[in-house]
Amino acid sequence: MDKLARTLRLGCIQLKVGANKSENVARAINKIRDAKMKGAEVVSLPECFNSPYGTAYFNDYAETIPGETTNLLSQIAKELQIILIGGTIPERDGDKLYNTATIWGKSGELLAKYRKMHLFDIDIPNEITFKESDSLSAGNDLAIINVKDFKIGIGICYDIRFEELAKIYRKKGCNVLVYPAAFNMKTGPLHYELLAQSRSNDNQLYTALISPARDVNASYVAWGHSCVVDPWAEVMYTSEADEDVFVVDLDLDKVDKVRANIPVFNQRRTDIYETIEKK
Ligand SMILES: NC(=O)CC(=O)C(=O)O
Repeated sequence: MDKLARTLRLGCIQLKVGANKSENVARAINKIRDAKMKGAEVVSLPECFNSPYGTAYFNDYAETIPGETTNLLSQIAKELQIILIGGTIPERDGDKLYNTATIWGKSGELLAKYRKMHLFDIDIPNEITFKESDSLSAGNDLAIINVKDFKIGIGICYDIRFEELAKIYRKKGCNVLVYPAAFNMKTGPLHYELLAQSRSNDNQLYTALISPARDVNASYVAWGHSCVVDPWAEVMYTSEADEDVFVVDLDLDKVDKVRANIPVFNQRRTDIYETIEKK
């Protein structure tokens, strides 16, 4: 067994994002360099890293893929010889807009593209109302990237609330889930880490959530607190609200151990679930 292939350094960038697109992208590139300096092999940016997060902004900031922002992501992945999970950007495809993550390989090639599958439509009166579906369309496809012996499944923010998606990734062999994810000041405090721990615990894998840094003057104030949770559901690292670049070591021995100790995936009563649900 190649032990080196079974460990991976994941770098996460909690990025300050403002109204100026080219400044956001330049800042992201600098932070990707920092993550590489810290030893990261795979680096992830947050949700909506080149644009403020909000339905009022998506159309103005949207780009095709490939386009201005993603060409720079491709270049930096190649220059630094890393795998880059390029957070998300508003993507324009024909007359539709998507909230889209692109993943770049060491030759600057596009490894995968993932469009947010579950749109963030919520209404908590007097607290927060947000309707992504006012301007965005939903994606329908998975994205899995293979790095060394790791299989990384990609979701975006609200997607983490849907355990079905995480379970499909686990069934397809994933041992890491990465969600660029901008929660807010209402849902973040209780749900952010809890959901990361839930998906890790359900599926016995690593879960990473990567947020923009908090900007109290923005129309949507992100919770921050990017985090990585291990397969035992233990929180390995949590950022505070401000900008942060951190690296965590992932180890497949840890995944195997938890899956062997508590083998829930072999103990499911799939023979009866459908029948009892219909009763
Ligand atoms: N912004 C999101 O997509 C999700 C979120 O903030 C939440 O689920 O809460």
